[in-house]
Amino acid sequence: MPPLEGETATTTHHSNAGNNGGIDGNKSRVTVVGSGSWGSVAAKLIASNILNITSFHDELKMWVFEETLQSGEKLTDAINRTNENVKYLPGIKLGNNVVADPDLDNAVKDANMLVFVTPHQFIDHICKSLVGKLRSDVEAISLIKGMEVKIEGPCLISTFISEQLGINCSVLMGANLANEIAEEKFSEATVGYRDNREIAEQWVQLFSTPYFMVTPVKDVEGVELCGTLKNVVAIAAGFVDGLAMGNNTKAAIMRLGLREMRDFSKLLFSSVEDNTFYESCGVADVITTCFGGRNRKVAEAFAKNGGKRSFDELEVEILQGQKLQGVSTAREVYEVLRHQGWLESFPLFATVHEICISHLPPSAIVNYSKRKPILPLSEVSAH
Ligand SMILES: NC(=O)C1=CN([C@@H]2O[C@H](COP(=O)(O)OP(=O)(O)OC[C@H]3O[C@@H](n4cnc5c(N)ncnc54)[C@H](O)[C@@H]3O)[C@@H](O)[C@H]2O)C=CC1
Ligand SMILES: O=C(CO)COP(=O)(O)O
Repeated sequence: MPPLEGETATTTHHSNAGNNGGIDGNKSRVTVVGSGSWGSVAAKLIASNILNITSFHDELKMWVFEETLQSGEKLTDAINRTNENVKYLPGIKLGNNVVADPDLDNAVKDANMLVFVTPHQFIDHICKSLVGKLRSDVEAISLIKGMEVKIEGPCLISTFISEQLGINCSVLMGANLANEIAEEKFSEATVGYRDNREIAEQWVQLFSTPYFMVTPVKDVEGVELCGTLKNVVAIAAGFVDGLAMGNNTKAAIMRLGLREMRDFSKLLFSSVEDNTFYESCGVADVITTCFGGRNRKVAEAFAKNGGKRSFDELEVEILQGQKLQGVSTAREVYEVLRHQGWLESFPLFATVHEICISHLPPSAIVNYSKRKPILPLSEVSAH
């Protein structure tokens, strides 16, 4: 991929990392692909750790989707000049060993540990442009909360990355509002892995700090589906808030949502463990996102406006460049439910999507009378 504008800015960083060439030749190198609010926090967490792990090179590269700020400066230049992501995480120092790079190929070419953390709608394009460009020994982790729906069915983002790039991909999910972790307020997260515990431990070591406690769980699908599906529940919680329905209603919506998250996950993957829903990626993420997340906030505005202003419009106005995942995930989940004949068994998920596309009013979030009650999981079977 040709360098994007602003690439030369990477030469102005303050890091001493990378100056010891041959000595560090065999050391592991980390690149964070993505530089939104969570991507920037991920870079900060890992950057602080690699300085203390001798097997890792000091420098961390962070790929930036280049844009021009209102001041006329390129975002990459601003990050490397100030050591802050002035647009997506202002006021937080990332660490002097973080180097922003707008050239994706250059950012990943030496890395053997890749952290994917972009809004999920961009991962297809990113993966396609990375084919054949990575080291052969790359391990990846996805922090992306979302899913792809292909003709043959739903595809988790970690699976998509693995299949497109031929690499192993773990996941990290949890109750992780980026701005709170940026301020070093204590929280937990869950690393989901498939088979290789050693790799999972390496990711745990890279992310863990005294204020960020990471637990490995051998249930990659369960962990990732928790992170993905809770965004749909957060949209429902936002509707409840927008209509001032109160705490009991919100608690009911969160409980129903958690149950649908579990049932949907287990129908898609019989290997998914019930215990995963008690980890940070499960119930804790439902709680934090339904109270403090962006999906909740924009859905609240949507309901307050009686559904008359679109989510796209509200997202731009309220989030100022940050991206919502819940509305597109609700649509993707709906496609799966319809295709599998499961719509009636997941009334909350189905209703959220129908409200988002204005087929139902926001008040329908508590009106399931037109749908059958939720069936026990044992009575729902794949077609
Ligand atoms: N922000 C948070 O508190 C958390 C976010 N996540 C997840 O992390 C993932 C990344 O989200 P954030 O870091 O919050 O991003 P963000 O929503 O803060 O920022 C949007 C990002 O998208 C980039 N972008 C815009 N157009 C693009 C394009 N065409 N191609 C590639 N990138 C483009 C922007 O440069 C920016 O980096 C999402 O899946 C989100 O669900 C997970 C946990 C917490
Ligand atoms: O995933 C998140 C917290 O864990 C962030 O949620 P929002 O995207 O709704 O802000």
